Amino acid sequence: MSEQPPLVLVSNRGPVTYQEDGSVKRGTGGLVTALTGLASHRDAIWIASAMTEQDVEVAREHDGKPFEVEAPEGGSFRVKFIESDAEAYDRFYNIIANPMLWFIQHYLWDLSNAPDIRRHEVEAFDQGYQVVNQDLAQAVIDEIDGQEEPVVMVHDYHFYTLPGMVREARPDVFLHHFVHIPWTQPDAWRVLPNAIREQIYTGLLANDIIGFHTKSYQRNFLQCCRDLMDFEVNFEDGVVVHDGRETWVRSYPLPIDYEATRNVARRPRVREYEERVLKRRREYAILRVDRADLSKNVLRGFTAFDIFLEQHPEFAERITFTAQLMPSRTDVPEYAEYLEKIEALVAVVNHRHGTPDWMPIDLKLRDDLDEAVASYKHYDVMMVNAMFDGMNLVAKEGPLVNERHGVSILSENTGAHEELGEFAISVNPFDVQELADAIHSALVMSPEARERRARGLKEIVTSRDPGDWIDEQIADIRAKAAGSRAAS
Ligand SMILES: O=P(O)(O)OC[C@H]1O[C@H](O[C@H]2O[C@H](CO)[C@@H](O)[C@H](O)[C@H]2O)[C@H](O)[C@@H](O)[C@@H]1O
Repeated sequence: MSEQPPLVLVSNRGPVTYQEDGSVKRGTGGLVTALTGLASHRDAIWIASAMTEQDVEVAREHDGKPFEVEAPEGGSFRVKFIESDAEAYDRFYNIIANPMLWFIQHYLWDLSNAPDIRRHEVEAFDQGYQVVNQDLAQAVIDEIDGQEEPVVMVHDYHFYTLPGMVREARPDVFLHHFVHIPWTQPDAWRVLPNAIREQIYTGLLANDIIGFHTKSYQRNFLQCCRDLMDFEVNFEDGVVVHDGRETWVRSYPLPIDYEATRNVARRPRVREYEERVLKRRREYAILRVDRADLSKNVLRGFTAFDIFLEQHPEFAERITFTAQLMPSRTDVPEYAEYLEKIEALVAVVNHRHGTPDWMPIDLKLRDDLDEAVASYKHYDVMMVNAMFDGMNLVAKEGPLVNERHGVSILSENTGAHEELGEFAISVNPFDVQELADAIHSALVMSPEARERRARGLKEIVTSRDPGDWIDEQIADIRAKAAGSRAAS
């Protein structure tokens, strides 16, 4: 294997997306943040779905070939946008990936009220999920054509069956798959028809290595392979044997690109936002920044704030809870309804506690990184109360740039908790009284304790960067590839 293997990255969302007015915007969500760091540390080509009509136009302009693009926030990428049939893509994204797989992997599937799995879903898997996986698999196969010992890194739940398709065409490829979301325990997967389950697990086990953010997701995956699929599993070494091949199952917690985030914090536009934040500021500021996703548990966060205001009237008019939420996956009915519920609850809480000069919750429904970073700098309390969350990068970005020794309230069910829990106030995200108490504890914490915790969080966040993350994975790729060569 050469010193710097040419990296082929595959993810559904690319680093940029094109807007109606022709402008380029950074792709939303933690995965893009993660891969942006990765792509800037290694020579890489990023294969992604053309997600908007404008992306499709750009893909056609380039005839499905790679092109260079400058991201507005800096950094340039070699991107290959892949256009899939619109109906197939809709089934892939809006029926299978979100909500089906996303819901299973965040324990959001409501068994008492779950949709029956009927031909509609099975067809969506065969004629949607599989079609898009095949389209991107073909793009990978074309890209690595003629390359010796190519390395392909596939990302996330959108592409569980792609590895099997690439492996069939190129048995010599090294396939590494990183799953950015939780891996749930075996019973959560039992809602899927056996045929779909089998295609997902056998597709994934065409990989050489599968990576997760935490040891507990890694363990859950191994358990699923044994209990659901009856595959041979070595828990101690983290190895699954299937079809005569070994797949290593590992954990690599994702760090943030802390230098890049600090640079964002210095931008003039962030400073402009900061002036507004400071002008509007009351004595205390609570902040949350999330995609408007059911897994983020936004409603319970506001309910807890409601309880807190009820139980601590001394904070009335002295505090604002700013929630910056990016609308997400709005073609999935559950997400559209969720946004409505959020707005309705904010109206109730503001009506119940607000006064003519004070609006307790300031809800901002928009995707603006600069505005979020400006708010990061000045919070006293940051709330990350996700029900379940793969990692949650906000939990790392906030403490990095915060200038007030702000306190983090952190759900014990986020991947970030495995690293940051010691210096945060840990909460059970379902217990709204505990969350209300956590808000109070954070606000009355001594300056010394705030400083100690803030320093601890910053140290952990700056101890590794995406370069280290990718190096850890490349080291395993090399070790496994060397082992396979020696065995053959
Ligand atoms: O592409 P979308 O459908 O708009 O969704 C955005 C992304 O959401 C998820 O992000 C995850 O990745 C983060 C980085 O590893 C992690 O911190 C977070 O906990 C995950 O939820 C999803 O995994 C991505 O594929 C989406 O692009």
